[in-house]
Amino acid sequence: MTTPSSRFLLVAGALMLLALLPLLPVPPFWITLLNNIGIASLVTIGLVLLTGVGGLTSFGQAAFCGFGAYTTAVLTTAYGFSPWLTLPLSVAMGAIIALPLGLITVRLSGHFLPLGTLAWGIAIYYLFGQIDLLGRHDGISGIPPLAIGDFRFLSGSSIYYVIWTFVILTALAAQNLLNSRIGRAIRALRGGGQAPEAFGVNVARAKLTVFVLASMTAALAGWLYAHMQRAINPTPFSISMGIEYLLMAVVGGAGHVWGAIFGASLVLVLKEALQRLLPELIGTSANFEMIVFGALLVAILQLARDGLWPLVLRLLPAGSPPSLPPAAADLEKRRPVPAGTPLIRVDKARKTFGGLVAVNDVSFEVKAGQIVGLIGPNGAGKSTTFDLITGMNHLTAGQILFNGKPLSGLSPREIARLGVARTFQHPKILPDMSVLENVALGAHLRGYSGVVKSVLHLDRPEEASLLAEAKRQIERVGLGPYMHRPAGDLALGQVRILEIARALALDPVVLLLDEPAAGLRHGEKQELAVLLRKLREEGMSILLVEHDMSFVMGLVDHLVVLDFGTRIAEGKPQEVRENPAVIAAYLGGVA
Ligand SMILES: Nc1ncnc2c1ncn2[C@@H]1O[C@H](COP(=O)(O)OP(=O)(O)OP(=O)(O)O)[C@@H](O)[C@H]1O
Repeated sequence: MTTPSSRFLLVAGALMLLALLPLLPVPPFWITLLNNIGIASLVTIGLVLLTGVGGLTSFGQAAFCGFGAYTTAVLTTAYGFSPWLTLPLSVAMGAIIALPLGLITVRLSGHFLPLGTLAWGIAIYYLFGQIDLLGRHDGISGIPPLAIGDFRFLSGSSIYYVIWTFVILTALAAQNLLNSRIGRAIRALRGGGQAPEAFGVNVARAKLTVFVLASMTAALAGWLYAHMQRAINPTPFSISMGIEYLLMAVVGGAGHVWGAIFGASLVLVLKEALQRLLPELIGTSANFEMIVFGALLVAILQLARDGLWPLVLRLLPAGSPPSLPPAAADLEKRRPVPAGTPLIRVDKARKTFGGLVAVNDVSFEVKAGQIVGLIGPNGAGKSTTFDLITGMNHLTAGQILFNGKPLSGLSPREIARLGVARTFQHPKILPDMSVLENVALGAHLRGYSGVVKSVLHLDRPEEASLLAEAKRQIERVGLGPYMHRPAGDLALGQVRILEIARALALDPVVLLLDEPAAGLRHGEKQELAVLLRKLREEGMSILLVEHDMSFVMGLVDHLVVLDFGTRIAEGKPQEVRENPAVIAAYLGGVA
């Protein structure tokens, strides 16, 4: 029977085997292959963060290995630096080069992003071959081995321990990062920039962070490579290696840290096996192995689009759901706003798209403790008004005040920081992340730990508080039983509630709900209405855009009706229901 500790025992067994391998009668060739796998794994772990998790495809990672390798090669051979001193310098060089390159690259989107990485990947490779200090195409030789005291890591089986210690430490650090506040922000990048910005994630910074981190792991790999080979030239840092690293990450399962090691192992073992076996099988020394290798990889990617690691995970004993820390300090809360205080004041807001007036001098107010509904037929300008309030779109004229302060010029992130939380008409959740993690993302602005604390797992108390807050909000909206399920498993109604819990995790002053009842069944709508009333009783202020009249009528305190971008009526639901302009424009038979 599978016990919760089976996975732990399996991991411990694998580590033990890894530790003992060089002591067993294993041919040196295999040790060399394992060393190469270890070095490739370091680059691939970075790619998992960058491409698999962050969604930023890069073909240029081999170039960063080059920066790591050449930094140590030059400093140790020309200036007599100790290799241990060049370790931080090589990794720092990866980061220093990555910063300006990343600033340009991460601004690119769509196919321009991978094309950009191809371009600088090729350019840097040629640069290495042209610089005298780097030995041009001949490279640099005579690089000293790593040493501790008198012991020199000269043999393959001795440097094996150094390489794999770094691989395991880097994998654990990457895993720590992914399970942190910053890691959740990075994981949210795949869903597109708009949603994370609305929870307060600085998307540009998150992209740059992951770009720099991936470059640092590649530079670390380069440092190890230089001291393993003890001679370097530009060839291993070419764009074809960059493509191979990307392939390893994708075949392994680009979203999984341990998949990076698996992918690197698979690709390098497969290549080696084909190089040895194919000439014997088909009796020719012609270079057929690359063709077979390519065909096999295409077949693997066809059969397992998410890579092979998820399939391996299915074969492994299931791990127990993450346990929530029992004691966690409460996060800081905002001071409640007294009921009746004007919170949002939309004052003659105007938005034009070319010649089209989408929002035409619209004014209305949301007071603390109220539920206000914004209704109107298709194309009336509701979503545009919503986007103007949340900073996703900018006013052409007029102003919007929050708690007396103008919102114009503020980014969605800054508006979220003021306490405006939103949901989306088309829910924007991260299906592979658990409900708990999705909701914890909403509390992003309530934590402060950065990358270093996360990687070293020093963010534990704060992380416990963030998760406890997410749990509290999940239970508040009634999704408790689904806490550890992947959000992608939920039905649409539950997903909309999850988005509300995520918005509540921000500790908002006002909730903006974009068509929360769209696509829900009658029973689900009733449950949603009960939840929104309960939130109002607890003092929450809500502005909601809605199409379903019966849902709105029984729920809101105040209704604003738009038609062709213009406010045609506002007041209590009963008054609006009887307004002839509204009946003509929108309500029709419902009124
Ligand atoms: N980015 C844009 N560029 C150009 N026109 C736009 C843009 N966004 C909205 N519009 C136009 O502005 C008008 C108002 O659109 P909006 O999406 O705000 O209406 P809505 O009331 O939310 O409609 P629905 O209920 O269908 O979502 C529409 O005519 C729409 O085509």
